[in-house]
Amino acid sequence: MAKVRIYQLAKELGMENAELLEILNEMGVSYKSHASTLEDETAQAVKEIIAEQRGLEEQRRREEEAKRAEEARKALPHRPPVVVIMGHVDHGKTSLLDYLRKSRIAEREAGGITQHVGAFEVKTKGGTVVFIDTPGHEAFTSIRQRGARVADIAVIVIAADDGIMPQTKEAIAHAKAAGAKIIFAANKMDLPQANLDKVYQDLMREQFVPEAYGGDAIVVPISAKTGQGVADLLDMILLVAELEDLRADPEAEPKGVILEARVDKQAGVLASMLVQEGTFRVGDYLVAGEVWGKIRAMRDSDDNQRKEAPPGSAVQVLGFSELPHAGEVVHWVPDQVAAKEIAEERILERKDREAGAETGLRARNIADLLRTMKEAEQKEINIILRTDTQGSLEAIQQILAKESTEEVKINVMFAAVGAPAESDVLLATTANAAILSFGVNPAGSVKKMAEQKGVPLQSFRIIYELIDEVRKMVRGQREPVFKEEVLGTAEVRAVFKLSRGIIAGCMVTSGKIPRNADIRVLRKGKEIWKGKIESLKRLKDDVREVAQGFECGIQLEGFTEFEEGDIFEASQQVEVMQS
Ligand SMILES: Nc1nc2c(ncn2[C@@H]2O[C@H](COP(=O)(O)OP(=O)(O)OP(=O)(O)O)[C@@H](O)[C@H]2O)c(=O)[nH]1
Repeated sequence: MAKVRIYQLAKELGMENAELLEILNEMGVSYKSHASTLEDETAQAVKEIIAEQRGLEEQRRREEEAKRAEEARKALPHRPPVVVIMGHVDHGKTSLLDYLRKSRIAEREAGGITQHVGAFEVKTKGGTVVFIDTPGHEAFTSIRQRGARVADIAVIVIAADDGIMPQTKEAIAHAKAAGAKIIFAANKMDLPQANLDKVYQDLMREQFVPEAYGGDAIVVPISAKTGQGVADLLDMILLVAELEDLRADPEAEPKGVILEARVDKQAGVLASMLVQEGTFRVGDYLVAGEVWGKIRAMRDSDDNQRKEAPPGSAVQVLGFSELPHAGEVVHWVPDQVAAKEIAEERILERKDREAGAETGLRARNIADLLRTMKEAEQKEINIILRTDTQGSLEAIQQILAKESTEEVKINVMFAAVGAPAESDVLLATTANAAILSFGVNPAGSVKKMAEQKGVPLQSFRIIYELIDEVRKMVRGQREPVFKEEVLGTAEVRAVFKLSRGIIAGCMVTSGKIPRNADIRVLRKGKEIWKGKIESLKRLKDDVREVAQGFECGIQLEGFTEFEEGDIFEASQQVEVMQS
């Protein structure tokens, strides 16, 4: 290796000569001037010292930044916690919501009208709590799916005369997947057959150790009928919220989420929105997914007209151009031009995506899931397990428990008897999970939903095969197998030499030529080149694909020696589904 002079090394390291000379002095290296040469080992040692110094500086800088960000956050005002109520059928979700709603009506003057705005506030001495007005995980997960995190806390209602039931477990899995804190409400405590101990024991079986047993799972005994314990539940919610230190900036650029939306014959589109950051004001422009709007009026759950909606408020917004989807994130935009532009852009993007999906992409399978996991460096394989009997469920869980390795953990996030359901697909979507079923088959509608949402769903009839599939997932050994699929052909009818390059004027003679396809150039039946398309144009426009019977201009990436009569064959690699 050539020896390096001091000034050369300084330049290479991006520092002043004087700085480098100082480091050399500290190292006790002798030199005459900055033009002196250094031994290889010395140069290497200098590089290491500098790298270390810079690494430390970078680390210090990051720590400073994190500290500043945390300080800035601490300076913001608190916001109320947002709570969703979940649980098994008939365990009392609706009754609890009704009780909470009523208690707040009672607090106000008699005869007050309430307005359904998707969420309502309960004010206590300890603070305000916002409750999502629809029970159950469907509403909750469909909101989550669009990327918005809505609920900070999930209250999971368990009827104390019944204990933990399948949907209770499902609710737990959903709440965990969404990263919400969980509080259990043991309901129906007014009934003589209520058995709090059974609830505790059921929870232990689900790996939740109640505080009463020395653990940290919060369980509040309540009665949604008499109201007993509901105040304690509110206190607990506020306590958990305090620990979570929930804050939001009322001055930030406003952001919210659509809770629900409907069309009113007279008023037009009415959308319920939960404000998460900043303050929305009447007259503001906003975009929710592909829909834009201008806030003409806002109303809260007490039926008050509101000019402003700060973080934590739920309001009904009048002024959307069309119906926004529940769960869509709402962004503030400065004016109508921007609002329309963003909404239109999103529509185009979606159409492109849909068209892209049509050009030969298939349902995601486990190999895709593994790739996503690898990219995300996810070290846990999330599985939803569905089986025909309790016996097989337990057997499979026991075997799976032994299949986790140090690097990859198998996390059975939800396991139940019965066919995979739509709610499983929703859960799998939020948690990037695969659904594996044994001895039960999902309904067609569930399969279709899984395909649409890109959730891998596989059914097995032999336990060993299911386990084997999981083992392959753990080892990441499931290498995908690809085969080539021909999509179409085009014949070169003319060759144009233009300023932007040499273009083949083609006629698509079969199938279609998509812009992103692989191209093989055939001359007299023999392949003379293989590669990608540089540009695909119809008339003057860039297009995504050209169908049979149409002319187009094709420019290839790095190949210009095509001639009239050559055939361009378009193909793509498709993954072969392995059973
Ligand atoms: N005794 C008693 N009954 C209750 C209590 N809470 C709910 N119930 C009753 O339990 C039944 C189911 O209550 P809901 O509130 O409809 O239960 P849910 O969980 O919303 O049910 P779904 O909406 O069907 O999932 C109703 O008959 C309620 O009156 C309670 O604390 N005590």
